Amino acid sequence: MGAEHTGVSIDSTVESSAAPLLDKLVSDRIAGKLAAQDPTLWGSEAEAEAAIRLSWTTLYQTSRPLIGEIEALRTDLRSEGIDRIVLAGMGGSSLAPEVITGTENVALTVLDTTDAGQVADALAGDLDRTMLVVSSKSGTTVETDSHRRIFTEAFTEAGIDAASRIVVVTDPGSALAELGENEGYRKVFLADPNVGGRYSALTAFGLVPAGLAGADVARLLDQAAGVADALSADSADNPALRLAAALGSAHADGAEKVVLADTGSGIAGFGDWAEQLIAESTGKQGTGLLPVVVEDAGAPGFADAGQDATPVAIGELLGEATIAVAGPLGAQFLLWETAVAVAGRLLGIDPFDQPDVEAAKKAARSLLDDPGSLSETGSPSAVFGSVEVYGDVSTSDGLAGVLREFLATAPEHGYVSVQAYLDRLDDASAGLLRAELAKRCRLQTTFGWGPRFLHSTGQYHKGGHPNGVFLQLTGAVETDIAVPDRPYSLGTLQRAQALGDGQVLADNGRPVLRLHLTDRAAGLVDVMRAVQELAS
Ligand SMILES: O=P(O)(O)OC[C@H]1O[C@](O)(CO)[C@@H](O)[C@@H]1O
Repeated sequence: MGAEHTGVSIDSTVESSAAPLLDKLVSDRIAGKLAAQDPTLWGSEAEAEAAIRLSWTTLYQTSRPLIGEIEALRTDLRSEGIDRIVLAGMGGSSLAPEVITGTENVALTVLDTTDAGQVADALAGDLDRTMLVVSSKSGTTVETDSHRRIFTEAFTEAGIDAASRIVVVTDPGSALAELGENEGYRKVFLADPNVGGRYSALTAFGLVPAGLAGADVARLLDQAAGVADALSADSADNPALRLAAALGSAHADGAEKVVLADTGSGIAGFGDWAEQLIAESTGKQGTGLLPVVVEDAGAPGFADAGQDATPVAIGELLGEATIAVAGPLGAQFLLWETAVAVAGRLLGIDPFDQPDVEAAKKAARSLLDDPGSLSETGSPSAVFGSVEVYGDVSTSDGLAGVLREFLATAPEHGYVSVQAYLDRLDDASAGLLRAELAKRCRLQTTFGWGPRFLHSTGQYHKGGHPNGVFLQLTGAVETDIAVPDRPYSLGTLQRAQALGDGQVLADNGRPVLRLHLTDRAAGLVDVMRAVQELAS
């Protein structure tokens, strides 16, 4: 049962079924090899990528020199009255700092959206006190580049020297690194290029924005250091091996969904970070682990998890949870990274690539190149109040009938993915749809904000087990924002991303239904009512 490891503990009720896999991981000395950064662990096809992706195992040491740099900059900024940090970054370039600052209750405005309303709200904050952190490993991510352009313009219009208000985090040699130097941005932090985005929590990507916002990032490294020996031990007590073996054996038995609920971990929003790590690392070649982040241990999907799902508690082993992982955030980062890398070996995939993410980006780009294709949406198949329906409709039973028909396309033990290309603050009520829908359709149901999820679960949707159905929500844009020196606005980009991903999903044979809210607030009420009409 439970075993304590310098601050982390794993409790499990499925030890016996995971035992054969755990024994094999121990006898194959996988933990020691991973700690030695052996790139051969995932087979010959993955070796070249793995050879440049394993530096995360020692970040608790190698990131130490960053701490002083971050603290010095934070002190300077505070002395200049700059204490509001806005972070522009997608996926691995913002999920960790959001969890770190949320856990410490430190304010950080995260921009991982193309919603014009949400960006307008961030722009409406006090620019005099604002520093924008532009984080992008590749330096080319369109959302992040758009935010940089929009904020540069806003600073300039407010009479503020924009270059002095931008800090960059990127990989050495990226176009953003060069731009940062050429434009004279306040500081350019170069991250370790041998760490992929979703493993970068303890690199400059996680530490710089969180530290500038005021989080104690040295403590995170201490927490990770505290668990490092336990994670590299070729022992049946190794918590990462135990977690990997439990998830791997559950997957082999048909439970490819991992339902994550917080049960008093003291960490804010850990599931959102773990979601990218699990989905983007494993969801490929028609296999993988689908993370389903739920509200709490009593939520539908967790409390009533079926044979296709493993309910995992972050915190205490409560309710229906079969595994519980407890420990401080820095330790949990390293534990989950290790466990997912090992699970990748058990699943026979390369946990360090994301082969299907590019398809959605490409589809969005070609829609942007042909703006006509975006304005001609065609007529909706049906309209109910403030909701336009785009997709196959043959029922005359109202919006509830449309949803019923759509949900019937899901296979047994499939899943429903709700994808809201909306404002995750002002349209937050959309998030309530997950539990309401899950309760009624009795399928595992995920919820993601677009385009944020495209850099997270988006990989699994296209590359993982092909049993998902996809409900897109898009909304009217009241006041759009032009992206300076680009032929598109945020509204156009958001639309291109929704339609582009929808197209790729459909091309992959996945059922897609899009509900467009012509009035967002009223439309969300209409959709919720229709969901509640579905028999439970
Ligand atoms: O840091 P970047 O290069 O902007 O990428 C952001 C995110 O986009 C992805 O590449 C997926 O699109 C993630 O893996 C990554 O975390």
